[in-house]
This record gives sequence, structure tokens and C-alpha cells, in this order.
Amino acid sequence: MPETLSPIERAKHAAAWRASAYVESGMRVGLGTGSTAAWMVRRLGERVAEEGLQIVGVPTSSRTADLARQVGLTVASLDEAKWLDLTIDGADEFDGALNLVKGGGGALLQEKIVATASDRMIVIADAAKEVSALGSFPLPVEIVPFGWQTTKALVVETLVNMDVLGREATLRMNDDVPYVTDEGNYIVDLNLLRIGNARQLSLVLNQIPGVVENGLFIDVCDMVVIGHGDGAVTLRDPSGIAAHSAALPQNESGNIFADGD
Ligand SMILES: O=C[C@H](O)[C@H](O)[C@H](O)COP(=O)(O)O
Repeated sequence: MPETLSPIERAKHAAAWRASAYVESGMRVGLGTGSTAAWMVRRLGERVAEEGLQIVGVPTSSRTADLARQVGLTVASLDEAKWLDLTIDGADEFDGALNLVKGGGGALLQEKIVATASDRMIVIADAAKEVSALGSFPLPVEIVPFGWQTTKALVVETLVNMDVLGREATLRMNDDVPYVTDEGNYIVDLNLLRIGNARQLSLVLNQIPGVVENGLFIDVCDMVVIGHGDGAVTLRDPSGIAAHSAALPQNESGNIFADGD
């Protein structure tokens, strides 16, 4: 581990390093987006160079695709790979049921498609991302540019009717122009009073014309690898804390959750 990392970067690095150990030769692996996922992509690049690890990586953003190629990973589109063994990605929040808020980096659409097309999804996150209830992090909603102001107004009206809207929803900006996702869409960030029933909110949002996808990932994640500032990791599955420390997987049989879960 690099000596000079801040505690938060050390935590992200530790989680990414630990989760990367679940990747085995022959796997098709979804490569998440964000600062934590970038550590994972770099680690997989090291394993390719050092161990001859042979994998196909499916990136969830143009940024991740660029990094994956830079570090020597074989990159394919999801349509080329078709179905994935494992996706490893970061998150903005996760709760005790391993439901997530994602999209702080604008990649939620490709991330959700890739994670859903995977046998397993492992989330890598620093401990500060754990929440008792989702909703502190503004919920990103990806909308098409056509009629975006009308779509945004419909989203706001829907949330007001559900009595969950906090402050005004904001169009994500990049300097003084709208932020544009890899799929050519805009993002509205929702400051919510509460999320309540996350599955219901996700369905309601996605039914609004013009909404492409939202950042709630419900029943997608199988395990969270939590990194801590001292470099330790803990693993969490939906049944609660799986009491692991920093030890790497003992079992190389191919069952990625075989080490005590
Ligand atoms: O769109 C971005 C993704 O959902 C990221 O995985 C998420 O924002 C977490 O990013 P980071 O690891 O940089 O906190």
C-alpha cells in the first residue's frame, strides 16, 4: 500500500485490493467507476502483469475504459461479453440490506446495467459510506435532454406528492453547462427528506417519461467490502457482518464467497 495515502484513500485502497482477490483467471468482470473502483482496476492491472491473470473487463464508463486499457486489461463491451461472472464497483451509500445509492460520478446507468448482468456484485467502499437509512447522499436521476425541464418538474411534483422532497432538485452542472453522461443524458440530483420504501421510489421515478434510470440499486449487491482508515477491511453480506479481517481468500475453488460466508 502506498505510504502517503490519506486515511480515506487508504480505506478505499484496502477495500479495492481485498475485493480484487476474488477475481480469477477466466472471469468476465464488470469494472465499476469512481475513485474506489479505480484502485480496483489498477490492482487488476498489477495482477495481470505479475501473475498472468487472464480476464475480460467490461467497463462502466469511458473513464474506467481508459484506465483499464492503460493498466493492461483486456476490455470488452457488455454486448461482447454478454454475461459477467462478477462486478466490482464503488457506491455513494450502502445500508444494512446492501441496498445502494450510486451515481455520484455520473455513471449510474451503465453501472446498473453491468451489475444486473453479473452473477455477483461486490461493492467496495470506505466505512463512511455505511448508513442506517439511504438518502443522505443526493439521489442521482438520469434524464434525457429532450424536455429536461418538464421531466425535472414532473420528478419534483411526484416527490412532493410522496412527501419526500427536501430542498429543490438540481440539474448537475459541469462548469456552466449541464453535465452530460456517457449515454448523452443529464442528471438531476434529488435532495430527499427520506427515501422510505426504496424499491417503490425507484419504480415510481423510472415510470416518469424522460427518466432513464435512478441511482437506487435494490437487491443488486451481494457483498460489501468495507475499507477502514488503518488499512483493515471487513466484509458484509445481507445477513449482517461476516467477521473477516484483512486475510485474503483461502479458497481458490471458484466460489467467490467460500471464505467463511
Ligand atoms: O457514478 C459513480 C459511481 O456510482 C461511483 O461508484 C460512486 O459515485 C462512488 O464513487 P467513489 O468511489 O469515488 O466514492
